[in-house]
Amino acid sequence: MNRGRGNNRRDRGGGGGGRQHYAAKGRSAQPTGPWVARGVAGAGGHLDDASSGSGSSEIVRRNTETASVDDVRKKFGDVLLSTEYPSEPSSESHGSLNVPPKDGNLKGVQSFPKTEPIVPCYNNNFPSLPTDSKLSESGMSITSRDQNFKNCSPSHYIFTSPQTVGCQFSPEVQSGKKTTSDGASGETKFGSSVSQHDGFSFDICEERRSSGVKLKTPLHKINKAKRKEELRMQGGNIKVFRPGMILLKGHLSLDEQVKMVKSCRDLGRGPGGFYQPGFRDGAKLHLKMMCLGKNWDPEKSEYGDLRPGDQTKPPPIPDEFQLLVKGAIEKCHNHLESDNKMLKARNILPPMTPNVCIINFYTKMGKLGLHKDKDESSKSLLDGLPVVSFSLGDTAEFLFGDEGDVDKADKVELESGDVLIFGGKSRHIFHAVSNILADSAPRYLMDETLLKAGRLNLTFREY
Ligand SMILES: O=C(O)CCC(=O)C(=O)O
Ligand SMILES: [Fe+2]
Repeated sequence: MNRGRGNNRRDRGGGGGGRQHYAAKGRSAQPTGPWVARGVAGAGGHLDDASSGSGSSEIVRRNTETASVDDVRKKFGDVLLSTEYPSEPSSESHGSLNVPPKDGNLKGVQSFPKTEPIVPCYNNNFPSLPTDSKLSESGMSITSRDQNFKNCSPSHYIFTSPQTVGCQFSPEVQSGKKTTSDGASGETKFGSSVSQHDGFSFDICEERRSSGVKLKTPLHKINKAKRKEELRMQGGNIKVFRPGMILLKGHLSLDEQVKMVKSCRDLGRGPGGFYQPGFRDGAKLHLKMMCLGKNWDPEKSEYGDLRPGDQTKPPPIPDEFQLLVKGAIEKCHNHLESDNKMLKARNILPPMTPNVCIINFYTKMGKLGLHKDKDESSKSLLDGLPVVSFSLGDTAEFLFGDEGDVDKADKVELESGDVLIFGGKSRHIFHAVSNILADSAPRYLMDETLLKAGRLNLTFREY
């Protein structure tokens, strides 16, 4: 863990491409509210340890007076509201993400924490959401990658060790036998000469419930969670931060969150599933990542059809995810139209059909340095096609601004179920995850999914 590295700058893609990351210059922990606080520092540049089918009728039922306290407790218990979060940022910060590369070699050390034996293929079904997606096939089609990659430059946030190129597996994994156990420290490394076989990815959920004593959720927390859900059902809170940057607060119901986590878990344990990238300088990234639709290669800051380390093809984006993205964008458009009839909502926030999704899993020590998302096609970037970001699990402190300086960034808390969209004029904002607030995930979500402590983030884009 690197602390207080200050001004190191990580360039995830200097020049035309890449996500550029900038280190924190310090820290001023003054969260002033759940949404935005001005001038927050401490976006440590490292990553560490890391539909519309609403399910709402069930919630209506659960919200009625006749619902038993236990029912309500199960669903809404211990959903912490933003005011209840521990607001002190972690003492860990400014770390390895910002370590500049020591040499020009892009070397891949990507490792898998060892997991329990798992299902050897990904499940792309999203069982409980509507499956009648009307989304066109073309939305899933992938543009040829060549013409736009010329703008991409070498990488930024995932730097790896000089000793290896690509990915490396343990002998057991290479031999196809297994690599399991010790989720905490155990890891499996990629090697360029081997390919990933089914079933050895990181599991974002616990295999089984812990046998510890479960504390009852206090009533005031249940009530707050209920109020939050009621607000969501009335249309939720919509916050426009700047043209094209919109936060749909509490957009996803708890049931939708559960389904999304379960889908990510299934996808993440299969081929192309979660893995742990590394730094070029040998430091380890404590973030688990996987892609859908197309692979984003953090070493080269470019998209491709296969993951270079193990030649796996990312699973397709499930229809149900597509519907969720569509629904979120539509909600923004409706809001913008009602807000300002004179301006065309679609000009402010261009519509987008994702063919790429990057899924990050952060543990409570996770961070993501200040960067811009710049690896999508020139057309996509030029048109300002939005990034649609879903947050699940623990709350994140998210920084954003016009400059690569965390001291000048604004901060917003992204809670489980929030959807943040930045497109149009806001497509090129700097952004970062400066902190993960431990134990802030809804209890119901954790109980239903056994999600490991931490935060799951899905960013959808159209390449
Ligand atoms: O985790 C987040 O909220 C942001 C993720 C992000 O910026 C990225 O993956 O490029
Ligand atoms: Fe990003």
